[in-house]
Amino acid sequence: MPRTRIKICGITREQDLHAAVDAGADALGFVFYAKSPRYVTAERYAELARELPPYVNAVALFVNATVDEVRAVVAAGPVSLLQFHGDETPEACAQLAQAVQRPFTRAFRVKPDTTAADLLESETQYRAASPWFSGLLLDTYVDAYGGAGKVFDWSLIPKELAPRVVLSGGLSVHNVTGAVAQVRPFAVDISSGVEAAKGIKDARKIAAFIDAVRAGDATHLSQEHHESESS
Ligand SMILES: O=C(O)c1ccccc1NCC(=O)[C@H](O)[C@H](O)COP(=O)(O)O
Repeated sequence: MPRTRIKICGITREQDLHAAVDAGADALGFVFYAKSPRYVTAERYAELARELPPYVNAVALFVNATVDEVRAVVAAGPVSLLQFHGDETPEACAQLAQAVQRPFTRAFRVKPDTTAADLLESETQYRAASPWFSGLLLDTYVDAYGGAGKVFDWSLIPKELAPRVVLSGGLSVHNVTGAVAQVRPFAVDISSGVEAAKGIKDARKIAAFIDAVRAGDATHLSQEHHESESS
C-alpha cells in the first residue's frame, strides 16, 4: 500500500510554501482564477516558484481559462500538472493540456444526486479525450467552483476508482484519517482546512493535517498485516 499523496492548495505566500514543503507535502496548488481569494497572477507565481525545491510538484489550477492564460502561467515558472476546476469539457481540457504539453487533473464537483456511475463515466470520457489526462479530483459542488471547505458523501466513490482519485472538499485534521482509511484515495487535497484566513495558511494546521493523513495510512498497513497473518 503506497502512502497517500498530499497536495496543499491555494498557496499565496512564500512562508506558506515553505511550511507545506517542510511538513512533507508532495504537491502545492496555485489558483489562477481571479474571483478566488487565493488568486495569484502569473507574475506573482514567478516569484513564488523561485522558492520551489526539487521533487515538489507545482499544480496550476484554472477555472474556464483561455489557452493564452494557461500559456502565460506555464511560461512564468515550473508547472508539473494542470488542474481544471471549472466547466471545461473533455475537449477543452485536451486542447489546453496539449497547448502547453502538461498533464492535467479534472475536478469532478460532486452534487447530492451524483452517482457512482457518473464518476466512472466522467473518468472514461476524460481519459478517452486526452493522453494528458492524469486523474479525477473529487470535490464538492459549490457555485464558487471550489475551495469552500464542504464535504460530500464519500460512500458514493466506487471501490475500483478510489485508488486513482484525488479526494478533496472539506478535508481537515478532524476527518482526514477516517477519509484515508475509508476511501483509500491515491491522494488528498486541502485548502480551507489548513488556513488561518482565506489565502493565508497556518503552518501548524498543515503539519497536523499531514500527520493525520499518515495515521490513515498506518490503519491500512495494520489491516494488511492482520490479513497476511491470518491467511
Ligand atoms: O481555492 C479556491 O478559491 C478555488 C476557487 C475556484 C476553484 C477551486 C478552488 N480551490 C480548489 C482547491 O483548493 C482544492 O483543489 C480543493 O477543492 C480543496 O478545497 P477545500 O474544500 O477548501 O479544502
